[in-house]
Order: sequence, then structure tokens, then C-alpha cells
Amino acid sequence: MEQRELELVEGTVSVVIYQNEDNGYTILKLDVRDEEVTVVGTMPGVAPGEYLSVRGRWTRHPTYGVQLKAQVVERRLPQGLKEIFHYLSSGAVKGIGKATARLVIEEFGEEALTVIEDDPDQLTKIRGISPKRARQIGEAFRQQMGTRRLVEFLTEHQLPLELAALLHRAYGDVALEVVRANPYLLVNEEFRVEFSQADGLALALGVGHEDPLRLEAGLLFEMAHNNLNNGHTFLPRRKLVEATGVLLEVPCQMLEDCLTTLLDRGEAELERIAGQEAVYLPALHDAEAFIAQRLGEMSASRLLPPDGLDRLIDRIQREQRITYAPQQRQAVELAAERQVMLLTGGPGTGKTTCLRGVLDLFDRMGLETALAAPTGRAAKRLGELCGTEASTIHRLLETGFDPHSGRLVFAKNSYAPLQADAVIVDETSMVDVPLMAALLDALEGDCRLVLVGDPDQLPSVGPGNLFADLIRSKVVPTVRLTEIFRQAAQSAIVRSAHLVNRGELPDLRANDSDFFFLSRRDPQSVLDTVVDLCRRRLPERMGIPADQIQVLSPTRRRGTGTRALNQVLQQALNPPREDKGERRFGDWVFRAGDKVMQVRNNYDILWREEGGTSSGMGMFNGDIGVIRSIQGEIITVDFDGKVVEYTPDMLGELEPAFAVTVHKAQGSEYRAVILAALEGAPMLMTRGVLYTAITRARELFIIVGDQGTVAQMVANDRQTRRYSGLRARLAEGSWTRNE
Ligand SMILES: Nc1ncnc2c1ncn2[C@@H]1O[C@H](COP(=O)(O)OP(=O)(O)OP(=O)(O)O)[C@@H](O)[C@H]1O
Repeated sequence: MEQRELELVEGTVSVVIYQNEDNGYTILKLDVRDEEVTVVGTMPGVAPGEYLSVRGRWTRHPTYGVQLKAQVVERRLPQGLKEIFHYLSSGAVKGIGKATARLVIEEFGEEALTVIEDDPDQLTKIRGISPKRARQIGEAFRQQMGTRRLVEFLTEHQLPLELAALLHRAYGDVALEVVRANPYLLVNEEFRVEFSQADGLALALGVGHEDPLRLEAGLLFEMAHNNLNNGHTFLPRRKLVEATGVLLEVPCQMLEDCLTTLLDRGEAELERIAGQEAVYLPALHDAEAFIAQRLGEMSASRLLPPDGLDRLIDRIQREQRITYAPQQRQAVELAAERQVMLLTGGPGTGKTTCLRGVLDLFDRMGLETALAAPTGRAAKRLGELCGTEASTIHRLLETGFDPHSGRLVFAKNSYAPLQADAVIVDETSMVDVPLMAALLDALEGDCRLVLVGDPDQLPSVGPGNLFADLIRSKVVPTVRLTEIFRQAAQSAIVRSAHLVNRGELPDLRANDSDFFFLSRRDPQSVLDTVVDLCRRRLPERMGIPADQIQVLSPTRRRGTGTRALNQVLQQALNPPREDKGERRFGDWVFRAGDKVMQVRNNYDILWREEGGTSSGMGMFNGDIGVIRSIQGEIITVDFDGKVVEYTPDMLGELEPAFAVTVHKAQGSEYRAVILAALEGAPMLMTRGVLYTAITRARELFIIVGDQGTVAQMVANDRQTRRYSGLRARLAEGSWTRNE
């Protein structure tokens, strides 16, 4: 409709002034009758000699003058001798220069492009073109045509043009045919197109409403979506079929038949588990079954404790200058004689102290021990507390990314196991089923494993309810620490966390030394107070600088969600200034000096050490950094000394982090935490969210909001149910059947 208001300009490309290969942004000159017009816009792969129909708007650039900003571009290949010659002699086809272009036109005339694409051997008729070079020219042209058709296809169906490069990388020259044959593959992890969009494309390409291709894609999507977004490892058969029925608007019986086909083909697994007819994606089924089997076996094995274990533990206590509480001593003893154990407890119950004792014991037993945690920040803290190196589980397993499958690959696995006699994992509540399966796969047969964590923290983002399932199965040897140590008990943060966990409201009037409640009833006064705390009160009165304060909210949206908080905090803490670069992305303007967060695991990102020569790959969900500079299209971010350059196509992975959701703060600790607690969807206003927020604070925790909201959160112990078969597999001893 809008297109009618746009100007239409048609002509031949005379010269391409600039072209960005990543996003296709192009500046070119177009011959329009006797005039030359400058056109700018997204036109990937456009070359001189091509004929373009451009619809767009005229703009005036301060330096370059009048330009047409292209919005819709239709391209057709050069026609007629003049256009074809122009095109070939421009260097658009690799292997053909000006002189060769002339000879090709003399020999084949208007058929030149058809010959090059379909029958390049004929090019050998031209003096100087060997059969090898002829084939290379044909190949280069076909490749260009392939990309070009792909781009046209994506444009026509309003799909992001960045997909062209990804699809070409995955399927080479036949990418377009592959997508046409099955548009649903665009939903896969490596392409990330919305299901509704892929479905719309499929229907537009003539796939029937009830075509098995569509039904199968719907079922597989429903499973993958629930694994990723809702943390389920399986779906009950009926739920899966009904939900897919709603998604696709087709009758359930039809989907039942289709599910049978998927099961027959091994693309889904069906098993009766935990009283359910559970349908799994095969990878998750195998991961869950493997964890149950491996941990089941490890739990059954008993090891000979070292001679004089008691004396050893006494010596460790003396060196640590503490006396273990009975539960702690029991934990260290258990670690000596069992191959796997769980160590759990709330804040201040001495988990870390105990973990250090176990590490020391393993050391004295001559065991090489690896320390690991699920996030970079948790690993850093663990390393500092233990005075030794700790890494993320991903790094321990030397995780890489396979661009062809879009999946993770672990260089450490059963064929190349970890060179460790023992592995200790902290913050295990954040570990999901696929990662635990990968870790277990990389352990030597007799390697010990100690899993430490707090089961009342929010569960992992990824599928499974791993840590809580392991504890509740009662199969894995477990020590639960319950005593809060005096030192920790002096902290109102620790006391309040335990109260909340028991469903009791902490005393909000006490305004103790490190736990404060500021009553605010409307969103604007919450925002004002949070800003004032960060900008003035905490830095001036408590000596805590703004960059050591983390603002949290249970929700993204609404008046006190992270979106609104980020707007006001950016304005207050990092206002615009002439020398600060800026770049808009969606509804956010990134500015040099902004605090930002990487919001996806990306194993492909290259970082280099600030001021140093070392570099490495990979940034992880939850990593927080500061924008150092914005120059042109490049945003440079410093993540604690690791410097990363973000190009425009990567900006979807970067979010402002003056305020983040409680879910995103999992596994991180901050000197001071401010929680905005006023409003949010009931599924977000839970006890687990409040508990996790409180336990993120080391020195100071402040709630800004409404007492009634806090009370509701304490009372709301609803845990979103996750379908998972791990507990049942362990408890039923189903792993023994495989022995
Ligand atoms: N046996 C003990 N005797 C005296 N103090 C202890 C003992 N064990 C732990 N503590 C002290 O209790 C406090 C909390 O211990 P620790 O940090 O190990 O707990 P945690 O469970 O890891 O807590 P968090 O989850 O909050 O990190 C620390 O100050 C520690 O020194």
C-alpha cells in the first residue's frame, strides 16, 4: 500500500561504490536514461551491468547530495550486448576481465551468460581459456547466481537477508532448492526463523495445510520449543498432540498418525516414564537416560577411603583454622569413599568451606582435581575462593560450535576424556541435562564427581530439573547442610533468604545493616528511587560505586521492568555527550559507556585480551561488559579485559544491562543488588525469584517496591512444572536394566 507512494527509478548499474558483504548494504550509481542517480540500500551481490527497478524515497545527504534510499529492489540480469558486456567487463564474474569479456561477447553474443552458466566447456573455444579455467568461470558464475537467487527469494518472502550467507554455508549451491523443498528447516537452531514465518513461507510455496511435511515440522517444533523455552525434557503424548493441533489448526488424529511415523523413523522417542507416555526428541532422551545410567552406577560404587582419613581431615581443619560442623565433616568423609556425591544447602551453610576441604583432601590423596561452574562469573568466584584455577564447564570440555549443524561439539568426550581424577562442580542448579550428559561422557571410568549447589535457586535455563531431580531421587549420596554459621547469620541478607525459602516474610521494617526495604507504590517513584540510589545515595553514603550495583527486576515489561529501568538508568548514569558514539538497534540506542550483557551462548565470537596478545573464542549468556567505543558500524565491548567487536549482525545478542532480569542474574554475585518489586506476571512473581535475587547480593540488598507484592512473592511457591524423567529413571533403578 505504502509502495505506491514511493518513487520508481529504473536503470543499469554503472558502478558499485561500496558494498558490505555481511549485510548487503550497498551504494551504487544507476544509469537512468542520460542521468546518473545514486542509490543506497540493502542490495547484496548487485554488480555493474545489472538492470534494477528501485522503489524508494529521495533524501539529501549533507556530503553526497541527493540519493534514492531503496526500499524495494527488483533485479534482472543484463540483457542485450551492451549490458552484458558492461556486466562481464566489470569484474563481477571471477576469472573474466575486460579483454576476455570482449572475446566472450564476440564468440557467443547475447547467449554469453547462458553459455557460462550451463555449458562453460564451450568457453575453451576462446584462445587462452583452458578447460580448467572454463570450469572455474562456470563455477564462479553459478555460485554468484545461486547467492543472487537466494537473496531474491529471501527478499520476496520478507526473510532476513543475513540468512543468505548462513544457508550458503550450510547447503552450498543447492541452498535454494533445499529451502524450497523444506522451508521448515529455517526453524533450526542455526537459522532461528520463527515457526510462524517458516510456516507462512511453506504455505505460500504450496505446501498443503495437512501435508505430512507440515505436520511433522509442527510436532518437532512443539517439542524443541518446549525443551528450550519451558525446560521440559519430554512432553506427554496427549499434550504434544493437542498443542500442535492448536498451532497448526489441524485435527489431533491426523497428528497421532504423523507422530507414529516420526517414532518409526527414530526422529522422536516414546517411553512410559514417571506415569506418563513421554515423547522425547532423541538427543534429550539419550542424554537423560545416559545421566541416569552413569550416575546410578557411580552412586552404587564404593571406594576405599585413604588410610588415616580422620587424621587427614583433622589436619585440613587445622590448616583452614576451623572446626567442621558434624554435617560438614560427614560431607568430606563421604567424598573420600564415594565416587559421586551431592552437597547442598542454602546461603551461609558452609558449602564453599566444605568444598575447599574436599579439594584439599583430594589433593592429599594425590588426585588431580578440576574445578568448574556453569557460568564464567561463578567460575571466577570459585577460583578466587579456592585459590586455584576454576573454569566454566564448557571450557573444561573444550566446547566448540559446528557451523554446519548449529550444534555444540565437545572436544573432551569418551574418546578423549578429561585428564582428571576428580571433578568438583559448583552452582550445579544451573546445569541442564545436555551439559551434564556431556560432562559425564568426558569422565574416565573411575573419575570422582562432587556436585555442589543450592536446589532452591531457580532451575537451569536449559532443559531438565537436573539438580533437584538428583536430590529427590535419593539415589545419589547426598549431604544437606542446614546449619547457618554465626558469621553468616549476622547478615540479614542470609537470614532473610532462609526466611523467604521457608515461606516467611522477612522483617521489612527492620532496615538492618545490609537488607533494606523502600516502600514505593507507583512505577514512576520506583524508577526515581532506583536512579537516586545508583547515582547518589549508594556511591556517596555507602561508598559503593554505580558499577558495583546491579539492578534487578523479575520482569522485562511493565512500568518497573528491565526495559523501563534501563531507559532511566542509561539517561542518569550514561547520558549522551558529543564525543560518545551511539548506534540504534531496535528500540534501544547503544552508547559508549553503556553496561551491556551478552544474552546468548556464542562459541564463534572472537575476543582478544585488552592490551595483550592473547585471544580466544566464545562469549556466554550472562557475560556483562562495558561499551568502550562505537565507531561506524562496530561496537567494541570490554568484558572484564576480554575485548569483543560486535558487527551489526551480532547486535541481537547484546542487551543493555544497567538492569537485568533475576533469571539472567542467576549464577552471578554482586556487591550490591537493588530489586524493583512492584509488578509482573504471576508466573514471574514467585518465591524462587525473590530468593534468587536476595542471594545474588554480597554486601547490600535493597527492595524498592510494594510490601504487598513482596508478601505475594513469598507466598507464591509455584514452581513451573518441568516434565523430566530423570528422577523416575534413577529412583526406579531403570539404569540397572542396561547392565
Ligand atoms: N565449620 C565452620 N566454623 C565456623 N565458621 C564456618 C564454618 N563453616 C563455614 N563457616 C563460615 O560461615 C560462612 C559461610 O560459609 P560458606 O561461604 O562456606 O557458605 P556457603 O554455603 O558457600 O555460602 P554461600 O552460598 O552464601 O556462598 C563463612 O564466613 C565461613 O567462614
